[in-house]
Amino acid sequence: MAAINPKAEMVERFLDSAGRGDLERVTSMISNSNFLINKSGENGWTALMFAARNGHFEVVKALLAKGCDASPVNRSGKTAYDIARFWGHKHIAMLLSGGQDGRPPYTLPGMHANGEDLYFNHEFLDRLSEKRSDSKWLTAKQTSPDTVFLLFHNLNPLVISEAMEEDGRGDSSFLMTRLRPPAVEPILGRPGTTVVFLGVEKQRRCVPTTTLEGEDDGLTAWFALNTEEDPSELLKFPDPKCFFLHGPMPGLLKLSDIEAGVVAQARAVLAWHSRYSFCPTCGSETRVDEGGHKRTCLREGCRSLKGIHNTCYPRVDPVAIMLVIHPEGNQCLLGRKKIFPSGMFSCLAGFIEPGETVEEGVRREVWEESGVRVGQVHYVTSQPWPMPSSLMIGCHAVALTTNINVDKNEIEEARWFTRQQVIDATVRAKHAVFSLPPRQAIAYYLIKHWIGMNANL
Ligand SMILES: NC(=O)C1=CN([C@@H]2O[C@H](COP(=O)(O)OP(=O)(O)OC[C@H]3O[C@@H](n4cnc5c(N)ncnc54)[C@H](OP(=O)(O)O)[C@@H]3O)[C@@H](O)[C@H]2O)C=CC1
Ligand SMILES: [Mg+2]
Ligand SMILES: [Mg+2]
Ligand SMILES: [Mg+2]
Ligand SMILES: [Zn+2]
Repeated sequence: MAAINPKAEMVERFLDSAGRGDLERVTSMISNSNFLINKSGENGWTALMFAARNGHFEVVKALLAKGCDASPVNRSGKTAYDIARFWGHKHIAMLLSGGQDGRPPYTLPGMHANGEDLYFNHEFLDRLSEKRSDSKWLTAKQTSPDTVFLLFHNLNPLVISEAMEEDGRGDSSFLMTRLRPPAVEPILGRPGTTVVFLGVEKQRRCVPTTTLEGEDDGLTAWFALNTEEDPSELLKFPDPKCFFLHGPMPGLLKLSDIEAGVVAQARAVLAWHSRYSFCPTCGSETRVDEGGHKRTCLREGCRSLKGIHNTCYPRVDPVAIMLVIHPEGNQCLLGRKKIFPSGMFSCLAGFIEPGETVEEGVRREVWEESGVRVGQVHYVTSQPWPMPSSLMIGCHAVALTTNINVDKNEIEEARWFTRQQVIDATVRAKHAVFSLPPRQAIAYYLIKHWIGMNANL
């Protein structure tokens, strides 16, 4: 029998108490043996990390109060703060980042995922929907010197290459060109030009001032502008390095993370305008209302003007996207479409059909595309996907059967991959048997979240 080292055993007991959230034991152990506080065990995990991993707010607070160091990293290079964020314990993350020290806000049971950092998910504008019907305010904002216009030509955004930078995976990212009112004036109001009010900046609220023209509320408004004409003939761009980012793929995945969310909103609404120019009910001409968020039929008596008329509003198409987990828990089902880059496998996905729940949509699409039956379905997180206007509803699902029979019309191949193969594709891409979807896709997040469940995070 191996000799027991009493000190190592004490550290183990201490770490275990922190992981279980045993506040009394944690505090009494520190009072008796203060050296324990920053000790780590296997894989470099400290008591603070264990408490953060399992959402034990009071234990984290007590450890910090006793002078525990929050900066160490585990063998995966993660701090207690990273761990708290990854597992969705926002109040602990806030505490560890030196934020508010108060009572923990209520969290829903089982809420661990947090897809807020996903590409396309940043909402850095306040949509201020109550202003959409205030045409006077909208008109004034369109000429206000602070206002920002994002220009699209046939739905391709105008970006600037100056900001090109590597994002760590060898991808370059571009910044949107922010145009001021005088720069877009020549194309406003021309046929084929659509304007959409996106919102106002959440961050920058200037002090309201009174000017000769009247009261200025200090809000910086953002508009999106799509033109079907070639704008380079009508406009002078502020910088010769500006260009239209062609796509949608992979162009739309090359934006800066912070601006991608605004582009998701803008492009989905503009794409709807470009496809729904006439009334879908009677084919008549329409009028653009609500700052570009509604089209109203101009024919008196049209059915679209009575009752609930969703044809008048921009489309959002729900898509279920799911990582299907093997009944034994250690493999997942991934598929590839013909159009994917060679070697890439991703989550199965499909449009939700009318009268269908998300859970049923998941089960039906997995059955149709892979011949696998699915039981439990668990919602993880969502992502707007503006190509043109999908809302990806990300789920984990557990398979009931394992035989694969692919629908060759939709999927070229589907396979079960072991957890180790997936981990290799994440961290040792060169040696992996397949490649993952790009980090910007919710599919990547769902896969990472699954391996994170047992990984050193
Ligand atoms: N962010 C991410 O990680 C991922 C995003 N996606 C996105 O999800 C979306 C759906 O995935 P996909 O696997 O293609 O879906 P499906 O498996 O439902 O198959 C798509 C096909 O279904 C038909 N269809 C049925 N309803 C609709 C609808 N409302 N809109 C368009 N087509 C419909 C179309 O057939 P037909 O063309 O014959 O009319 C289409 O080609 C795509 O936009 C895709 O880009 C997919 C995977 C990953
Ligand atoms: Mg399908
Ligand atoms: Mg599909
Ligand atoms: Mg389908
Ligand atoms: Zn009509």
